[in-house]
Amino acid sequence: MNPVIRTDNLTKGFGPLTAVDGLTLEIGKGELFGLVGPDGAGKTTTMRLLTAIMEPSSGEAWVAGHSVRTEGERIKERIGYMSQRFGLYEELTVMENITFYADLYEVPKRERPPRFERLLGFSNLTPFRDRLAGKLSGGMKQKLGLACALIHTPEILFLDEPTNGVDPVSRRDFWRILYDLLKEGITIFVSTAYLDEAERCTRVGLMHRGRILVDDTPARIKGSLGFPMVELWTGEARLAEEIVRGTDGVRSVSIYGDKLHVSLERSGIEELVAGRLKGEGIEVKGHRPILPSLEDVFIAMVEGK
Ligand SMILES: Nc1ncnc2c1ncn2[C@@H]1O[C@H](COP(=O)(O)OP(=O)(O)OP(=O)(O)O)[C@@H](O)[C@H]1O
Repeated sequence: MNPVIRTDNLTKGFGPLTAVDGLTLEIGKGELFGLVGPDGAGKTTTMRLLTAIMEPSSGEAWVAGHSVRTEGERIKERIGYMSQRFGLYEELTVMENITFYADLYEVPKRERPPRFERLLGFSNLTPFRDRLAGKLSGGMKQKLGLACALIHTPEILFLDEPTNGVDPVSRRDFWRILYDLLKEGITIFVSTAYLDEAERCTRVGLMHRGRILVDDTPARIKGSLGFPMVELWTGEARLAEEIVRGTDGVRSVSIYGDKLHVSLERSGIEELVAGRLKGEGIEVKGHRPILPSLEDVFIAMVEGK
């Protein structure tokens, strides 16, 4: 692999809290890497370290071959960064926002018309070019943010929870755009709290309390659980969850509607679990072995430790 992002024991502490804890990672050109974890896991801090906005407490990272400690300006020329509160000017139109970022990045005037057309086209914003950014929907704002982050044709794109709070249809559109960018050879580093989005990445790092618990393709992560998983449906999922959680041989439990996903120490225990629920007067409508989702693996890793 030819890594375009490399970190070596990258660490950032805030007083007694270690927000990013000894991160060692290599990301190759053309990967779509998803940093996944709950709020507070350390995703934003990782992004800030990699985009050379924040200094590490210890360790080092290189982005496009440049050190985040000593060559921050060189890095900023080669990357696009869309932070969670990306600076769009609500009182400016779509076109004016794009022009603002073109000025900021000193995009030569003669290169602008074709580049603007392309960015507006792929983000489906052409019909809205004269609309005030403040009047766009949440999904459209995120696409405009993306277009602005791409104005200087960066090689690596950092996106911090870009679809947070965006409706499912717009999220899907946004991911389509990311795949188009990937085809053009851009490397994408995206953070998300949505596990279904993580499934769309070529590689995923599951982050918890500043550490990456596992880093692999979604398929391999799902295959790595090493413990059987069963789905169990009952009339009273909430109550059942508490009982199942306290049962011997159960590693982790999570609720999906009226179903429970249960990770077990070994197969066969599901009968005991179902029996215990019945003993507590809870109807068990059925159970079956399932392949775990990324979410199941993440929960099993965090709770099973
Ligand atoms: N500037 C700061 N000063 C002190 N603590 C901080 C600072 N920035 C982040 N933290 C803390 O570091 C931890 C990791 O935060 P971070 O924002 O990186 O997580 P995250 O995974 O991006 O979550 P979120 O989606 O909520 O931003 C949190 O406990 C947070 O409170």
